[in-house]
Amino acid sequence: MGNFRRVPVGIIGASGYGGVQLVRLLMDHPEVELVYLGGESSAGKQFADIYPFLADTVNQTIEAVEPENIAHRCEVVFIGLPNGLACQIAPTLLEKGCKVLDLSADYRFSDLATYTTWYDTERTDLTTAASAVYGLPELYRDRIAETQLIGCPGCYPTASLLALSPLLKQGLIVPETAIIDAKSGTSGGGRQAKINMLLAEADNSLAAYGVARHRHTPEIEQICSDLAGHEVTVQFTPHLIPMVRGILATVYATLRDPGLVRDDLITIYRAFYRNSPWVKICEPGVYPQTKWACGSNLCYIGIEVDPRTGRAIVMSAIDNLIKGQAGQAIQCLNIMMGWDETLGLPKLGFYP
Ligand SMILES: NC(=O)C1=CN([C@@H]2O[C@H](COP(=O)(O)OP(=O)(O)OC[C@H]3O[C@@H](n4cnc5c(N)ncnc54)[C@H](OP(=O)(O)O)[C@@H]3O)[C@@H](O)[C@H]2O)C=CC1
Ligand SMILES: CC(=O)N[C@@H](CCC(=O)OP(=O)(O)O)C(=O)O
Repeated sequence: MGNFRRVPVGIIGASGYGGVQLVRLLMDHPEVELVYLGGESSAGKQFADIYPFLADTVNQTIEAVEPENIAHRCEVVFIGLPNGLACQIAPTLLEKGCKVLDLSADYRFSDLATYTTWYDTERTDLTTAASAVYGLPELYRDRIAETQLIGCPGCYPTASLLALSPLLKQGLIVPETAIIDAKSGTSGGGRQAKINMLLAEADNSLAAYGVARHRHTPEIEQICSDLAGHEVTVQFTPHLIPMVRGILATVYATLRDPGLVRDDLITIYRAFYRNSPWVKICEPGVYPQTKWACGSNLCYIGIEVDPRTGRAIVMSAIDNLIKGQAGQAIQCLNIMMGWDETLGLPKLGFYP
């Protein structure tokens, strides 16, 4: 027999929604072993005390976050903490040789001034931030394979950018006409108690929030600008919808060539994503539902053209906790390690 050795992996923020998704998925990943689970208020508790349904499979205590100790035990570390904390931990982990995948916004921005403005905070880890790669595999697979540090995309940017990228990359739309209307379930807000996420507040209701100022706007614009080759602004409006999981982003943009029809765009999208196993382009006239993606790492994209207005209308559905967060981070890990991009990731959703 060979010397098969699983890669030791740690998760900081294991008690959170991203953390528990990572635990669930990595438990079944054939190449890794979970050796460290970390947190703050949960430190000292058994993981199974927080998630009793996993008691048979996860027999670990959540530990305090001590970067040197974590680096000593882990080759790969996922960080699933509120914004502004990973940048205090990652530099030590990287210096000690770990690969780091951060789920927060700390390492998503190539221009740190944009981060400090929109997140209203200071940063000192400039060199570390400059080495990070934006973890959207469908666009940056080659760079992900080469890096030690991934800034995993936000959930809304994942859905929005997968819908917009082929149009921008091929110069098919006027970039500034792009409008993103997106809806998210409440798990997008994380596990901490928040009044607007109470069932009594969120149920039977649908409302926009962060209008004209949501912090995912500059993240989306950064990647759109990269694809278009010049500075791009977009209009992004998120909505909270009374369901737990899922994001539907509907993107509208004016086509440069009014002669393009739906089937042309479907052909273009299929070609663009031909090597992307986690993106599915729907058949003509089929529009994606969040339900299809829920529980899987897939992004479903539906495409339409309105000949009256000359706009492309692209709908993108993901599970915010899988393709929008933990699953995408594992997809990046697979690429960083040279493993198959689909390893350990769910292909089918929960429904029906
Ligand atoms: N939810 C989503 O859909 C998405 C979220 N993200 C991002 O991923 C990150 C994690 O999000 P999510 O899983 O929703 O968050 P949660 O609020 O569900 O969990 C946060 C985790 O952080 C831990 N934590 C908080 N403060 C500290 C601290 N000072 N030191 C150590 N641990 C701490 C908590 O641990 P403890 O219980 O021990 O306090 C908890 O495990 C965030 O940056 C979020 O913006 C990205 C994409 C999608
Ligand atoms: C419904 C809901 O509240 N969603 C979150 C998005 C979660 C996320 O992906 O945000 P990060 O950029 O911090 O990772 C929000 O709008 O803040």
